[in-house]
Amino acid sequence: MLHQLYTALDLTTVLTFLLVLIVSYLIWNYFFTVQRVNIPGPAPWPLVGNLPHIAGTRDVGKRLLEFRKKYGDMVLLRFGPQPILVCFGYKLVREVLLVNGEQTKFRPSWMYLIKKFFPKMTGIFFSDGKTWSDGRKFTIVALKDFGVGKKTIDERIHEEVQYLVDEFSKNPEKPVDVFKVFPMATSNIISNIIFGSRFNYDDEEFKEILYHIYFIFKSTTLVAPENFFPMIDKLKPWNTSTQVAGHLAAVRTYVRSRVDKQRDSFDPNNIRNFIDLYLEQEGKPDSKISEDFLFQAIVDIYQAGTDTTAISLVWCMLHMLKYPEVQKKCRDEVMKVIGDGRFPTSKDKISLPYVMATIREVQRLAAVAPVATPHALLEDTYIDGKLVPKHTVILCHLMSVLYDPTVWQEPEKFRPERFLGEKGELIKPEAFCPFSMGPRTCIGQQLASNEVFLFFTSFLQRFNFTKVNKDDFLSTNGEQTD
Ligand code: HEM
Repeated sequence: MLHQLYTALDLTTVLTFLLVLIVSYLIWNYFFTVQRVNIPGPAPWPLVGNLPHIAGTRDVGKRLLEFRKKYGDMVLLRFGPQPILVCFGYKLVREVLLVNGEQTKFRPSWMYLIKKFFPKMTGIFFSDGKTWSDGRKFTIVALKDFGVGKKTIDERIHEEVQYLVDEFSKNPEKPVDVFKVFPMATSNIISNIIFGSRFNYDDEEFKEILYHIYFIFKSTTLVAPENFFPMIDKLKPWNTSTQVAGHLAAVRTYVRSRVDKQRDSFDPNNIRNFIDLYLEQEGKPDSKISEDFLFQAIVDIYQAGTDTTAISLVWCMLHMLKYPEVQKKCRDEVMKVIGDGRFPTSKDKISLPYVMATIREVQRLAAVAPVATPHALLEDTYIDGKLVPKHTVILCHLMSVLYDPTVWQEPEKFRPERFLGEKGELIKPEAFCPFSMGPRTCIGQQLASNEVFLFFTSFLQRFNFTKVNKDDFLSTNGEQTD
């Protein structure tokens, strides 16, 4: 009997069966998802969908804008069999992230690489449900002043500002590579919050940890073909998931060693840092966070909080070089309100509306995160009157909101005054969303905004920024990096 079955299942039969299965799936998929969704987009290729339209594109944000020109504010793409809805402009992005926030607050956790790298689905970025909401609340509290010990966030930032100012002052004639030192400074603020101490800029262990985290971050991109064709990962001799597993293991070992070291000196009456907050709950039956959460949250916070903030600072410097009259106005305000006898504090923000308006205008134009982290639908949902099926991934194009001409007059122009009201007071239009909107909005918004403010104003107190050659043309045409 068994022998007869084996004979019947020869290679041709198996292949034919597989072929029929694939074709049936494609037909089913086409009629039940592509057809029933009435949203325009470039025609998908068989099997690979629109991946060839994106493959090799360095700046995905800009590529997506080209689709918008052709198809409008809602564009449907397919990466392999996965439908991807791209949304543009203030009105639509608001509807997706704010009005339908409860439906769109999920992450595409079924994606192959996400499942593979983070099987426990913990941390903040890629978790959902209770793990996400508990973890998010815990981390938001931890990032606030009272959450992490006696040193205030301002003091932790001041410490780093001082190191950076010293670095700048060491050799005034020598150029400083801000793309190197700014990320060191911003990741040190994260280190200070998490471990209670900073690293020297040339500390090899520190550089190594940052590299591991960078590697994990760059591998979790949605457009990786492995997400849609997991076979690729299995067939590649040096597959991404094995490499990422190595980097994750290295970070885990490091974090564990720091936790163990800190356990000996832990005092519940003196919470010093993020790790102490974890130790305070460790082993308790009502503890809301696990060791897995701690580890993943640390990776998330370093990933999310280092380059974003550092690049925002680079953009501030660039605009000050390009617009010396704005630099002068900012410095005059800083000198009038704070002078040069003390460090600025985050409480000074309220008294420095022009400086704050300038920072906001830089953040609007820089659009450091041009597209929000992918969101996902767990149920069929109507968006702009159109049915979007469950399990669609949603990409919200934040840059298109920050440059939306229906909100911002002459959006390409650098004009800090647009963030000032009639009486010179600071204003924040809802469309100002470099940190996204809705339930998944960035949890580091306050920290990042304090960091940029304190670095920026401290630099203005001490330095005058000028171009080396006054005729140099400084381009503000950003390009997406890793
Ligand atoms: C200028 C600096 C920053 C910018 C422009 C920025 C922007 C963003 C954006 C656009 C998102 C995606 C929101 C969404 O999915 O809709 C996000 C998420 C997130 N950011 Fe930031 N961010 C910055 C700094 C930081 C800092 C300093 C931290 C940590 C201390 C941080 C932690 C996070 C986390 C954990 C998430 C995930 C939130 C969640 O999934 O619930 N970010 N950020």
